[in-house]
Amino acid sequence: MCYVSSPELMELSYSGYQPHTHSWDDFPRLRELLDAVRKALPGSRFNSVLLNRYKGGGDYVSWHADDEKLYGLTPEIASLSFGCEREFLLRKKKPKAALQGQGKTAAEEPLSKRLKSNTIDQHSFNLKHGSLLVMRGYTQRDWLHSVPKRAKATETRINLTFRLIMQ
Ligand SMILES: O=C(O)CCC(=O)C(=O)O
Ligand SMILES: [Fe+2]
Repeated sequence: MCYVSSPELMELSYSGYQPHTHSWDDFPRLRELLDAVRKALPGSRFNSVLLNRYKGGGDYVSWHADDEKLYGLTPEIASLSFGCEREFLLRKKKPKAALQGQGKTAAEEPLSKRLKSNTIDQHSFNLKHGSLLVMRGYTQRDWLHSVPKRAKATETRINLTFRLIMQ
């Protein structure tokens, strides 16, 4: 994992880590990609990129939302993929408030209801070499995403997520 951002953005955190941040000046190719993504998404204001490398099908990212405060309430995240095609899953978060209101945890929900919500509220995307996937609006507040292990994915995949870090 590697983070590139504008020098004034110091207090970065990612899934509980405090990654070392690099300067755009050290990665001209990444800056070119930033420009291309900005052009493709008029109005976007990305100022950082996080790079994830999946060396093979055993490398994965578990269910999470990129909902850290530093990205704001409705973060726009542009995800650019290179190399091995991998599956990207989106799953609706359980409506916590509603469950708590009834004094129930997710595990106590009737199985039929859980199955129903899982089948309806999960989506799968095959992210091919060169694909651009955009998450915006309340995607991080209301949904989780993951890149699961895939035994058949033997080649390396590089994923770049362009993000706006608020100051
Ligand atoms: O590799 C991907 O497609 C997603 C990576 C991701 O979710 C993240 O870096 O937060
Ligand atoms: Fe993510």
